[in-house]
Amino acid sequence: MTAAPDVWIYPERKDALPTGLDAWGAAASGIVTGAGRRLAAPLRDRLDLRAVLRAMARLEAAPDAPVTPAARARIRRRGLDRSAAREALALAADAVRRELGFAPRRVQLLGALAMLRGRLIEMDTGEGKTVTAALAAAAAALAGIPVHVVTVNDYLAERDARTLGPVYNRLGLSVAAILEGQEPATRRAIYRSDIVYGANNEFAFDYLRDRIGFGAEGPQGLRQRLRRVTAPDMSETPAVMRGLHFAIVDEADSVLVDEARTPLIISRRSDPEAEADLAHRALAVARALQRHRHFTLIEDERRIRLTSEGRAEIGRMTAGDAAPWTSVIRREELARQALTALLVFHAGEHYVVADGKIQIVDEYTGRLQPDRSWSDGMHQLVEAKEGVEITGQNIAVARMTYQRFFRRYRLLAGMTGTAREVTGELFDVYGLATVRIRPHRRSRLRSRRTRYLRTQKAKWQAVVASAAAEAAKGRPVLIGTRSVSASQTVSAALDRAGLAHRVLNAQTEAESAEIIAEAGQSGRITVATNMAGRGVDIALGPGVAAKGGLHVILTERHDAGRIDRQLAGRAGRRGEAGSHQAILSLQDPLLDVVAAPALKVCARLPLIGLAPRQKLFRKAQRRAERSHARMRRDLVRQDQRLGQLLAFTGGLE
Ligand SMILES: Nc1ncnc2c1ncn2[C@@H]1O[C@H](COP(=O)(O)OP(=O)(O)OP(=O)(O)O)[C@@H](O)[C@H]1O
Repeated sequence: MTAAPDVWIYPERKDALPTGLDAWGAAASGIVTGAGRRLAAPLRDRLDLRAVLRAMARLEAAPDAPVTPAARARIRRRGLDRSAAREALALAADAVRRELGFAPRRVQLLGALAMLRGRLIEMDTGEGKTVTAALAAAAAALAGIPVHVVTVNDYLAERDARTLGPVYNRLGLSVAAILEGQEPATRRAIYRSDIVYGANNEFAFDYLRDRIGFGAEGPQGLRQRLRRVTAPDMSETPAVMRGLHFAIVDEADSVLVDEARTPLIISRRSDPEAEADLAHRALAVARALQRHRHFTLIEDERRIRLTSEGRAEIGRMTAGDAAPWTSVIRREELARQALTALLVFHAGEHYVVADGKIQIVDEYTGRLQPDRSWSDGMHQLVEAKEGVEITGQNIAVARMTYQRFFRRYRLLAGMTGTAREVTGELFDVYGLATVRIRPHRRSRLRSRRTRYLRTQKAKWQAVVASAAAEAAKGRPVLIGTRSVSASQTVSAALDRAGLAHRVLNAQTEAESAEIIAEAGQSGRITVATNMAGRGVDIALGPGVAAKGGLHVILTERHDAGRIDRQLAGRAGRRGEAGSHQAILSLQDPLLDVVAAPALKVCARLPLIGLAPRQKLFRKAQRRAERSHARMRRDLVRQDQRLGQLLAFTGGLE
């Protein structure tokens, strides 16, 4: 167990840092050279690599080299200074060799060295990133730094923690996975492990919930400090985590870029009874006010302005009321809102009353929007005005972006097979420089020419025919789809053709481990949504490699080309044989984002060449990517503004 973790809770001052991180934090800032520039493994890493290989050879010569307490104490004392890091990495590599039966490759050691310096490594799919992460995690944990290995889903977190458990245990390190549905007490125990695997949202939401638990005074407030003295075992603290120290983010482009488009929000449902009381009272106050004397209505701006006489009248009417009426700002706002509900929102125009509910009418399309509601209590006021049942409202209790969350780690590192397009953004937003690690062997993954069909129907037929042909050769086939409904369409088409297959989508998630374990068998057809994308390692059955390995069929292009490459990368792993092909149609939804006329021209010309079609898809992807990047930039900006606005309240740091 790590020493004195209690003083590390959300360290906000430098002196609360473990020494290892200090040393490496400084080293990390030294290597950042420019936005989006990729670095080759620097000389320093290569020198370190040689030293690690020498140390590994020495350890290998010993028949059973246990990690001596003296070695552990030495590394721990020195943190991760250069020589301690080499020693720790050699010990980790030796444990991998002894427990998993293969020695880590040079490229994996180089990757681990780069990550210990806080960089993002780009390593091709199937090159063995899971082990690379484990090497870096073990080395840091040996130095006493708590490590979070961030994955994209629970399946991968659980799988990696389990397969690497023996390696960590050999080094005297504890490991556990944080999974959806675990109770706070279990979570707190898990976070005390030296290395914790978990999906990005689990870490981020635990952090957010912890912050709510700390209250307005924050983790460094007097009460929290006293707690740490009186209850050093942390069982009394509201926090389940013990700080954000070192994060290794697997599939970093997905976690740090794609998922970072939506903010994390914890909300609670307000009490409908209290809402009803407030709304009725506000309407009563509003109804007692006289137009022109107490307020005016600015018609074209759809806004109410209170006169000074009106303000005084509201104060007089609510003199005996409890909060929120005691606050001048709140009571005048409530009166203004109630007047707006009465005079500006009209039934049949802005909303209709149907099934005992208020349903908003979309201003632009005129369609009913049954799932939407107005915010800030306005919906409840209209409900009270129409005399229908008053609902509670969703109130955001805490909000944060992934960008803000991951920047809080003292040291951040990442890995992915597909960083090319987003290196600039990763550097600008997270300060992560990308290092490209070359594959250890030339890839034998073959890419077949993309097929473009005119209709969706023709596409599904072609997909089924292609899958049948490959499966007949004894090769396993993976058919990737973008949505659950598309996976069902393919499944139905395969059924009609009499082809046995398995489907992996959100509905069959529970069986994912079993489906993936069988997906590499000869002649097996598996239809999968993105769940069989990133990180999933399909092991080939006996004799399959000789028949050409796994064949992947992509049935639609994703918004980002990176995601397509991830799916294709399920084949040809570890230098094995494999192939992939995209079979697309000119009716694919992605093309909706490009100019319709160009599309129509293409659709009308059956003999049009390949190039324009390729261009069309590429253009659509670029547009989608640009729009997503814009959304992320806006989110960061908004978050920064909110942060500045609330800085003085201590509500956000
Ligand atoms: N040094 C090694 N020697 C032999 N096999 C290895 C080595 N390192 C990893 N492997 C094996 O290679 C396979 C692929 O590894 P892994 O799933 O980590 O790839 P990956 O790089 O994470 O791929 P992806 O980008 O798709 O997530 C695994 O079966 C793993 O056991």
